[in-house]
Amino acid sequence: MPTALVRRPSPRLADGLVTHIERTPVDAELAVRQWQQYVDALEATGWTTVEVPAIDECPDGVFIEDTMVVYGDLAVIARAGADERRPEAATAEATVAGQGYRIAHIEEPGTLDGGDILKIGSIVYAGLGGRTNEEGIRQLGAALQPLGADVRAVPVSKVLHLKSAVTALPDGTVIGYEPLVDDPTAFEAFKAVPEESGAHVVLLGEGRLLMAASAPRSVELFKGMGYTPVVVDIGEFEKLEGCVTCLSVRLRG
Ligand SMILES: NC(=O)NCCC[C@H](N)C(=O)O
Repeated sequence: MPTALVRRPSPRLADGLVTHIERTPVDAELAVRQWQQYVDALEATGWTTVEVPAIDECPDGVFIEDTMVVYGDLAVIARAGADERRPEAATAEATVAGQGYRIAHIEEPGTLDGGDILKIGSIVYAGLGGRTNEEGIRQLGAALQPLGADVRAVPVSKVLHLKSAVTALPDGTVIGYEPLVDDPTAFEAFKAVPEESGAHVVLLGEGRLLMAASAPRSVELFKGMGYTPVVVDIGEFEKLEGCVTCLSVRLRG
């Protein structure tokens, strides 16, 4: 049974970092309800969720995906590109170790956020941008290369993370909203979607795609391709540049 790590939002969520968009007020209570619906959607599609202990002093702690990169039986614990987010990693590390994963670390001066890492089979795209630096990508490559991964750096300058710009469909096609993708030719296959958040899918298995309610035209596009979107409203997290991918770490076993 696949497992997803999640972390409950902090009551201080509204103080989370905002970099590429304008800050708008966040309703922390609505966010908790949206988070619960996100967790329910994972569980309804056969995922077991495991909660990483809450870290209320870190407003962005709910964006758990950024704390690590999981590949095979190895969890590479990230060193956040934003200083404020560094304390988030320790409890995430303990939880993933408790799930039986081996542990490696990105070390200073490397920085890396899990949101910058897009895995497609053995190809691992790493976004080089505001949060992840060359040394972080080099260390990730060294950690994953023995497992057969091919880590490739790609530029990210228009959005927070690589996976804010692109994710991939089950067949490996990279999807993105073109105005926000630095270099669509960096990917072996690329398909444009009509909305920014339409570029964000979590592969739930059996052709199901977890997607944000803010991307109705992309939902229709993927339905027309034979996929089954599972739609959740994550509007309060989108105000902090979060997306469906960053609210969980998927452990596919
Ligand atoms: N992987 C992700 O897309 N994470 C979103 C992180 C948002 C948070 N406000 C941040 O700026 O770090």
